[in-house]
Amino acid sequence: MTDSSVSRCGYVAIVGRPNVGKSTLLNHILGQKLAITSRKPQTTRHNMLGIKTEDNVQAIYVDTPGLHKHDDKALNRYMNRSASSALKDVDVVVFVVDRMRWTEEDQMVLDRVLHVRCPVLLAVNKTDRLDDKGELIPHLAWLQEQLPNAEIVPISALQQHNLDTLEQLVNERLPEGEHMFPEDQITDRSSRFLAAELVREKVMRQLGAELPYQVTVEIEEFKQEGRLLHIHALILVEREGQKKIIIGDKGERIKSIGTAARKDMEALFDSKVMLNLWVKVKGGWSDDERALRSLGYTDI
Ligand SMILES: Nc1nc2c(ncn2[C@@H]2O[C@H](COP(=O)(O)OP(=O)(O)OP(=O)(O)O)[C@@H](O)[C@H]2O)c(=O)[nH]1
Repeated sequence: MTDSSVSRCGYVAIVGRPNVGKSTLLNHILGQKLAITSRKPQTTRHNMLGIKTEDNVQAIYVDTPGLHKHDDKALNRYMNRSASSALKDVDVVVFVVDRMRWTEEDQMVLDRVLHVRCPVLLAVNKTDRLDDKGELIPHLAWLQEQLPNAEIVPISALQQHNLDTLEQLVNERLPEGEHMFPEDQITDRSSRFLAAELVREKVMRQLGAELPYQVTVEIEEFKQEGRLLHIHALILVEREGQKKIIIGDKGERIKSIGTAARKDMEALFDSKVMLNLWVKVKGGWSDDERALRSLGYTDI
């Protein structure tokens, strides 16, 4: 048990290859949808802090883009750098893997995690998908051999299974110290950023199979007027064909993306939202370092 009379505070990196469930895990730990998720790998592009303060413990989680092996494009290089830098200067690492599946990209993450000095927890996720839990046991033993110093915790982020145990283990490993953020702050990101990410999530979820992942979103207006929050968002794509896909037949697709994003925004901002979406072609942005910087991919 964590000694509740001692104040603890520290950074926790959530790392793993794309699509293992890092953002789902963060959202369930925080009890609030903050990080976007989708079935399409590489949904998360930026490091984002999710802050959880409970009693005397403040855990500052860093959700990272999944590390992946192709870094041929500027955007991919940016994502790999963000994920790697999160491993430096944290107090605990939560390495998320997908139950029985072990890939070359997991190996890449493992190679980095083996070099960290802080405690590592290995969260074996999606255990709800196992028909026979017994089949996991030899795999857990194999994982333990790969990371002898890590504590292994089987979880289901989606079904919220064993997350209390994981949190407890994280909290016990945080250093003693004063809290760095006010108790009611849950992220370091602005409301504009979160709004843009919600629109991007809906595009990825509704069109994941049809679109390459070169879609980004800019918020042009974010203004509270009385009880109504006005948000204008611009969806940037690489090609004319992608614009057509997003708009859809008679504008049906963009309408459905807008409805889904608005609902999540209303829950997150606790306000009625008027959302306007526009789609614009801006060729080559995902492989242009200057364009990436202008779109807020800062540490390039
Ligand atoms: N069955 C099951 N699915 C899960 C679980 N956790 C996450 N998922 C699903 O796995 C997919 C990927 O989840 P994300 O949370 O976006 O994964 P991520 O690791 O953040 O992905 P990147 O952004 O690509 O790095 C989504 O469809 C989730 O619903 C789980 O415990 N069980």
